[in-house]
Amino acid sequence: MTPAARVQAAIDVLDLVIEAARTNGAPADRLIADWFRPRRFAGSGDRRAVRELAYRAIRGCGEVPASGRAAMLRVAQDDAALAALFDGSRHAPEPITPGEPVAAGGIAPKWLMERLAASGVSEAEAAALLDRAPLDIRVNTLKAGSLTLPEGAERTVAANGWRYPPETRIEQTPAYTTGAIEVQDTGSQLTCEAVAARPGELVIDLCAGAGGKTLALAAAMENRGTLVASDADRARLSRLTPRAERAGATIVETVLLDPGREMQALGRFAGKADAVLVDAPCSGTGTWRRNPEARWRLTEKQLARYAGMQARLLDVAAGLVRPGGRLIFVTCSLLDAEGAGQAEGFLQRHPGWQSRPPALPAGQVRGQGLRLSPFHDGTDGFFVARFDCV
Ligand SMILES: C[S@@+](CC[C@H](N)C(=O)[O-])C[C@H]1O[C@@H](n2cnc3c(N)ncnc32)[C@H](O)[C@@H]1O
Repeated sequence: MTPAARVQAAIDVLDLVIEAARTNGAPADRLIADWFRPRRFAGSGDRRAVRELAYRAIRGCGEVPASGRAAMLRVAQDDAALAALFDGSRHAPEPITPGEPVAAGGIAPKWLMERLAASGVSEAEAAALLDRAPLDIRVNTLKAGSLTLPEGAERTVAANGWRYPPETRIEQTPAYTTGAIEVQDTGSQLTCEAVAARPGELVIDLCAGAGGKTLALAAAMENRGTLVASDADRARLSRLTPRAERAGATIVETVLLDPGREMQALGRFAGKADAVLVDAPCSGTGTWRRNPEARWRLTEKQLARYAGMQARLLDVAAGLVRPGGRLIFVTCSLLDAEGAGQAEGFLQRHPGWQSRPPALPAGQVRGQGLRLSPFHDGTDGFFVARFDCV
């Protein structure tokens, strides 16, 4: 593809991303992959270039742009070489006409910027949510025997964490294919460390999804004890089993939950767990580095729904913890409604519990918990709190 054709391709892709943001359709990553599937003529360089252009435009527009072209014109405003590619030649975008609509720049929709500011997130901190994420890995201590790490890694503050540049292709390396390393953001690794899971314990990962955190907990437990991984999404949970096999995690028991009736499947663990991790469904404001178009999709109503779910799941989790045990609450959000506010609410509803903010090598105190952010910590954004059942 010519450079100009790549720009038009990015515009076409952006139109799909914008439409999906309005109709709750597929995420940008999937749309881009689907767009290229029938276009065999496009090589890997084309794909990379189109993807980068599309993401540059997505990152640059705080509000949902009117069209892919308007979003790309926003990028072209500050990039003369890009603007010159709007030349109307074959497969290229039409020339720019004077007064043509250009999408507004910005970090996030106005209402979200207000909610972030009210949550103590400065504009610079909000802007860093749109940085490009590095590639973090966790060495899987269950499998790391004679591990040779692929070159280019730097240590992170996580106990078994290393960092590579974003473009590193780790998936083809023997370290990855043998399960000796897992791709996991440093912030995510730290939230697992906050659980302080120990060998021999009964630990429940209530919202385990496909097991990103479950595998780290299994390693911390040295494959001794019981690790229950539950979730209400059958498809996600089904991906956990092969991942656990690859990682050599043998203590994981998966439990599919019926939303609203979680205790039906988990009743046998009531009041028995040493630790319960609630990695709750949330708005994902802390993961915009990976899917920046998510900020175009979120509504105040959805945010309120997530907050309601989080409070309910915290209450479910409280019923699973034994006296003396601990509950760890995590969201990948910087909004207080899904962080400090939830922690306050929990302590008010459960007077017998004590807050004990986790001692982590990163993060800033926020209310009764800790907040990790790309700006301060170079991680995805997270809120993590720990409550002890006294
Ligand atoms: C933030 S994601 C979990 C990510 C996962 N822990 C990881 O590290 O990869 C939140 C999860 O909560 C799950 N969920 C939603 N409602 C639930 C419920 N009522 N009970 C348990 N899990 C639920 C979602 O299916 C989703 O997988």
